[in-house]
Amino acid sequence: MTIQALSAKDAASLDKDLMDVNVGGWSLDQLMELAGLSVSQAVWRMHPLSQGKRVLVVCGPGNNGGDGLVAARHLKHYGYEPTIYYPKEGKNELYQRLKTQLQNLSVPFTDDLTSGLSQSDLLIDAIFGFSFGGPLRDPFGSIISQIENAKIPVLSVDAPSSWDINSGPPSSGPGAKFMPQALISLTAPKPCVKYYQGRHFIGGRFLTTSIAEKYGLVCPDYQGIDQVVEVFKDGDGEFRYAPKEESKY
Ligand SMILES: NC(=O)C1=CN([C@@H]2O[C@H](COP(=O)(O)OP(=O)(O)OC[C@H]3O[C@@H](n4cnc5c(N)ncnc54)[C@H](OP(=O)(O)O)[C@@H]3O)[C@@H](O)[C@H]2O)[C@@H](O)CC1
Ligand SMILES: [K+]
Repeated sequence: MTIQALSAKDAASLDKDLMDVNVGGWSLDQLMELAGLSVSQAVWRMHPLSQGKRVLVVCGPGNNGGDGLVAARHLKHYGYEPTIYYPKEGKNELYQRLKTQLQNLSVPFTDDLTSGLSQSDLLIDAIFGFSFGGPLRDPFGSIISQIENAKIPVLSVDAPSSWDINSGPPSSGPGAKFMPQALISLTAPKPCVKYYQGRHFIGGRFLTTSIAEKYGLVCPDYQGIDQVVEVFKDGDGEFRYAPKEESKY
């Protein structure tokens, strides 16, 4: 079955529908919890504990960063050793709450990206998601440059940060060479996945048939208790669901 992409505009509109009390009925905290949980499960699949426990979670100022904070908490419970790099903290109280939860678990926050990178086995890119637009503003240009040159694998949340959600990587400057090893698309892939090569998961198990139909999407084929499903690019460059497999959880 072909998987449809969701434009930046439709992703924002779908998000609004999900949180409309009379449509989806969800709160932001609930959606973010499921989004972050699915990010943590994608890590478990692509980078099991045996490949190294140290995970640097780079968080941006919006909800993409919030997904990263939630994922870090779950990873800590799974036995990973997350460290958070959060250069521009979101102002919403929700982010402060997530930060407190991490501090209560003794998850460290660092302001040194260079040493964070050299002391980690995996990086989670939770900097920007579907609301990213325009040229990178400080301090994110240099942060993206460091990440795209990192020697450790990267899992991007919802989109590779710095890529235009609809038109893909910038033609030059920071991000032009950025190709994370793995990507987890939340709800549905964004059009920029056309330019993406690497492992690709879909997560965010909150889509219902009626909302999916409104946006021309198909509900991902999650198995059992899984919060992620892996997809593959076929010969035509289309993403398709992998054949059904035994649940790993
Ligand atoms: N339904 C779903 O699937 C759900 C999805 N969820 C997640 O939410 C994500 C979308 O979150 P979002 O809307 O808060 O925006 P996001 O992408 O984090 O970035 C906004 C921040 O970036 C900044 N910024 C923008 N451009 C910039 C630039 N050029 N240079 C520098 N800064 C720039 C911008 O700054 P501002 O313009 O406000 O100054 C703002 O602070 C989505 O991708 C998914 O991960 C779940 O949590 C919930 C359910
Ligand atoms: K991202």
